Amino acid sequence: MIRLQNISKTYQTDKVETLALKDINLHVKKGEFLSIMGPSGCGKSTLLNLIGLLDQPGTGAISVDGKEVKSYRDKDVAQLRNRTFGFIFQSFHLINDLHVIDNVELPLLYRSVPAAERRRLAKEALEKVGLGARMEHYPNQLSGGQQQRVAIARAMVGKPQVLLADEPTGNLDSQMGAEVMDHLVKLNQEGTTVVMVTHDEREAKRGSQIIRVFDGQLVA
Ligand SMILES: Nc1ncnc2c1ncn2[C@@H]1O[C@H](COP(=O)(O)OP(=O)(O)OP(=O)(O)O)[C@@H](O)[C@H]1O
Repeated sequence: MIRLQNISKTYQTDKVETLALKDINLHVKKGEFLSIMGPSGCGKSTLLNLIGLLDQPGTGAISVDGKEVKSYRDKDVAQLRNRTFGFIFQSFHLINDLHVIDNVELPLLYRSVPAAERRRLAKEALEKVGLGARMEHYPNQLSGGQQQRVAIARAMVGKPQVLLADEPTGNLDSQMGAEVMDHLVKLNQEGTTVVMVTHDEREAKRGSQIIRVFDGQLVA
């Protein structure tokens, strides 16, 4: 469903040019759980950001469901991104001044979903990750694992086809990390495509396919 063809990406700063990805070809298939591994700085996050249309490649083409992303207007790319992807990050990225339930409702605000419907969907998403009783808490009143489960609920509330996770257990101890992994596996079994960056071989093996990046290139 998402195809990257001959993708390269260079970051240009004042003094240095970094070739972060070189000639990447990758097909993310519907329903799979793809784990991306590789050493620090090899280009994993860059790759995930390109898959999720958060960034544009220098050269090459990205297509979603057979249609090349370059042919969309900026506004339509944003809509395609919001409709297709949910994101979770190592450091949760929750807003600490907002209640848990309001954090989860946020993606629906951008889609102009009416208030009552937003609340219903956010409640349902929180119940699914076992946090129905924590809706009126603030994120910093929860454990790290619970905060990441809130982030999963927020990523899933708009029912995206693909969940992109950048080291989702990187800030968690092993037990909390295992709980978060269980949720990702369950979502995948229910039909969500998952693409996850991880440093942990055991976690990577819970997916259906592992790809390895080295120096900006796919090696396996
Ligand atoms: N915004 C940026 N500007 C300049 N260089 C960047 C930028 N983002 C990433 N890079 C460089 O691109 C290369 C790939 O970075 P990336 O974050 O994709 O690696 P990574 O494999 O995810 O690393 P880590 O495992 O440490 O998070 C690195 O050399 C990094 O320094």
